[in-house]
Amino acid sequence: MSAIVFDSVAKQFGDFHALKGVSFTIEQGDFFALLGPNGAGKTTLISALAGLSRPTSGRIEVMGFDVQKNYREARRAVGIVPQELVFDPFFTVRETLTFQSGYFGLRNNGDWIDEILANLGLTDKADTNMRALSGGMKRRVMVAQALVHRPPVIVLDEPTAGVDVELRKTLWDFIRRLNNDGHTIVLTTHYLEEAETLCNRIAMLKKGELISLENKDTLMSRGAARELFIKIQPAQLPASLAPLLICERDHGFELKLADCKDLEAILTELRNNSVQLRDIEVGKADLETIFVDMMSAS
Ligand SMILES: Nc1ncnc2c1ncn2[C@@H]1O[C@H](COP(=O)(O)OP(=O)(O)OP(=O)(O)O)[C@@H](O)[C@H]1O
Repeated sequence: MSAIVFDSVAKQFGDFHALKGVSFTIEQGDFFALLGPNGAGKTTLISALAGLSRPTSGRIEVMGFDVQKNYREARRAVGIVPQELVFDPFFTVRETLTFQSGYFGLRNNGDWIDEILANLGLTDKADTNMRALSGGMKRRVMVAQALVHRPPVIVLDEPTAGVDVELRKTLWDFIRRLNNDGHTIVLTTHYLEEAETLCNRIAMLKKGELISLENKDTLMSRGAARELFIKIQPAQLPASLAPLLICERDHGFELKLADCKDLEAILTELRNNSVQLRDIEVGKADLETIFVDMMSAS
């Protein structure tokens, strides 16, 4: 059984198609990244997954439960950390988490709440009113709230937007541990470095469509995603190599290397133009470069 199934999910707001029939699955145990530029439809997809908004057409399952037909079971199977900070200012952190447990019919959840608080660095804030917390602390509570019912699937919608380095580290250590314990993690983020370090599968959405879904290693090892940096004498790139130019930097040229075999052709081209090579570096592109490439190509 897959952790999540999106089957031809479409969402229209009036005439606007925010999701144009998106289909893919997320497997149990995945640490899954959902990437895409602003407005791609990530939050719309997550709201539909959470049962907070109804797709115009299509079907979503969480741990085998249909989000529409088996709303309660599907809702129990997932913990969602929303992008926005939503909280009642008059409750303390512990009260907030206890009420959330009650919402799922859980009593005597104190030990787990204590463990979550400790893991998110919130223990000494347990009795503080929500309104008195800093933005970063409130965000930690949003994460805690999503975890109170020990959901097998945890969805984090840009959890680290605007939070400090310390929280990111605390948060990721904890989420990694949950993933190692078997929880499925779905993450949307604009910090591609985070997705690159943490996730094993990466989906890219653009204008409501899925344009790529691959294992991270496959995505990262794509030949097209290599870069070559050269310093040459004279410092003039032969015209035949101009189409490969990514940018000029540090008195050298960064070129796109579609395939390692292209390296030979480039060196031959330099030799044929009597250009001397002064320095050379071949690097793997990071996820950010691949992302920008794919977004502009499709
Ligand atoms: N309630 C709504 N009414 C009308 N349009 C909406 C509504 N909700 C979302 N949209 C539109 O749908 C598109 C997708 O929005 P969504 O929030 O899902 O994008 P996103 O990928 O999460 O972007 P971001 O990275 O900025 O969070 C956007 O163009 C947005 O303006």
